[in-house]
Amino acid sequence: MLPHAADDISRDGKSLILAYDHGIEHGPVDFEPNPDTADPERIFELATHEAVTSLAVQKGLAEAYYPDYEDEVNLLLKLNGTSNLWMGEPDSAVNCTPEYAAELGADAIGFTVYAGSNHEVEMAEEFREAQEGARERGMGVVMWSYPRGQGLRNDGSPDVISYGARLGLELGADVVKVKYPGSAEAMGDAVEMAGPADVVMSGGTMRDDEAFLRNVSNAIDAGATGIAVGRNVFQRDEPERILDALEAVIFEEVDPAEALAVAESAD
Ligand SMILES: O=P(O)(O)OC[C@H]1O[C@](O)(COP(=O)(O)O)[C@@H](O)[C@@H]1O
Repeated sequence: MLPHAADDISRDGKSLILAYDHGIEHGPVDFEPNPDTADPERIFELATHEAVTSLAVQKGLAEAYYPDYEDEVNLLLKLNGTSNLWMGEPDSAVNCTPEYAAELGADAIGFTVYAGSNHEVEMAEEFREAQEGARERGMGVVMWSYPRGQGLRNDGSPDVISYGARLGLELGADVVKVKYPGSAEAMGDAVEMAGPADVVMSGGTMRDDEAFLRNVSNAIDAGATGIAVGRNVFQRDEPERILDALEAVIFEEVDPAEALAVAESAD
């Protein structure tokens, strides 16, 4: 088994990573559906919800806000990231070292690897430094494994997602974050390829609550250990309500329709 340094960012072996690196990856456009969420304080508050097992942010937000939340929130510090203004082959600048992440109080580090990009070799080497630096300091390692680049047009196909999951295991991640491949069966293949590494599903903007929760539930049934979620929570009018429902689906394996009904009645 892996050393599993990611226990600090999970609960009973399951995780709900609240991702909030969108200000760098996509820019202010992601805050438009729910303008309050441009204020990082709103998201740090949201991360105190019981369902959230860690909050993924970049260094600048951790420096400014984490000191007030370190008793209530587990920090997953993203070490690389690139803006949407970058027009080259997929790549991600290393913005923080594991040493500094540990100083900021991180429980785990997050790192994006774009396998298939012309920059894959450098990214894998950068990941090595981050992964080994995290291991030395007892921090968990979460890989955003997003194959994409010049030679890879369909980065969402099940085979490519399974390959991404496998790369997480091979390169030493505790948790591999992959896009949902569209079905429970394909998610099961990705989970199998990741072996002892945890797989969490990530991504997107689905407006239909039940359809979104159904994907999460399918992923859990297929062996995924949780979700890394950003826009599907903070772009909703009532982010707390979908977190209530996610908590039931992920940690109690409640059926999505029932989870939604319970979340609604709690309002
Ligand atoms: O590279 P992409 O596909 O634009 O997505 C990047 C974003 O997706 C995530 O991995 C997950 O966020 P969402 O749940 O909002 O899709 C974020 O951490 C990241 O900012």
